[in-house]
Amino acid sequence: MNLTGVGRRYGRRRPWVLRGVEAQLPPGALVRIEGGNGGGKSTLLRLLAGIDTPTEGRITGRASRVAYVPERFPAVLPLTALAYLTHLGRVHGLTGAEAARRAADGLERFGASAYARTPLAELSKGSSQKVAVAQALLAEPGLLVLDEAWTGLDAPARAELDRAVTERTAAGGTVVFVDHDPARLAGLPDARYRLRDGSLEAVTADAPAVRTAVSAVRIRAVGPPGSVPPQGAVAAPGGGILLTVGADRSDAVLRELLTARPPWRIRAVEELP
Ligand SMILES: Nc1ncnc2c1ncn2[C@@H]1O[C@H](COP(=O)(O)OP(=O)(O)OP(=O)(O)O)[C@@H](O)[C@H]1O
Repeated sequence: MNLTGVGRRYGRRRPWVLRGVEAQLPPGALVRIEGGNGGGKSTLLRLLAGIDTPTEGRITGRASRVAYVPERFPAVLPLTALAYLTHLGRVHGLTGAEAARRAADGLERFGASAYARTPLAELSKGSSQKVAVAQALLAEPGLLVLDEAWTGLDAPARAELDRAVTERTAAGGTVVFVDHDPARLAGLPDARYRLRDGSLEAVTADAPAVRTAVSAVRIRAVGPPGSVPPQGAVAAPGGGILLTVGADRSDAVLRELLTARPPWRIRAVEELP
């Protein structure tokens, strides 16, 4: 997906929120967008998702299946959570039975089965956010756009969303996200961009030139109770494990830890020369 000279302003006399934005977001990439309050992060995510259009410039190569989770899910339809997700599954071309099965699975995955028969309008913020996330994953999107999507989720649902992100990128999808927590998805290899004065700058700490100098990666992680530490792990001072792996294997090892059920928590990832 490519952004070329993308600009957006909300009215001809209004200031530019974004201007001259250039970016290439390859398949399988995890992309973090940072920036100050009101800097245009949500605006950029809406443009990426295709629910808003640039005032100037263009966005090309967007995946055919796109899913978007806003910070606040506008649950206005007169449907229950299950009926809503089943309906969306059918919109995506699933049979009724398959759509109902995936809808129920999605609710269960995020710990919201108890609310399957609750009308959307009666769901709490956290529960409706679970429905929003479940709907985004229904169609196995090639582009997943998450705007503070973790906000309001409980800890198990947040971990499940981390896992879903890992699965999406592993399947070749692009995931673009904004989150106020700098530790969100820490440890996963990502491309970071920062919005400053309306333009998008790559954050260079992750630039390939730096990465090629890394020969090994030390991972500090804490496993769920009763979990078996990966081979080669040693006890970390203060709890958890330390595991040093070759740089070429680090992505796979991190993915394995994050997608374990229940998942490991990644506390730190240190690149070793
Ligand atoms: N639909 C809209 N109509 C008019 N102005 C808008 C609209 N959406 C956003 N803006 C303005 O564009 C600017 C950027 O807003 P945006 O929500 O994209 O920033 P943000 O970086 O996501 O902010 P925050 O961190 O506070 O969520 C703000 O000045 C905001 O008031």
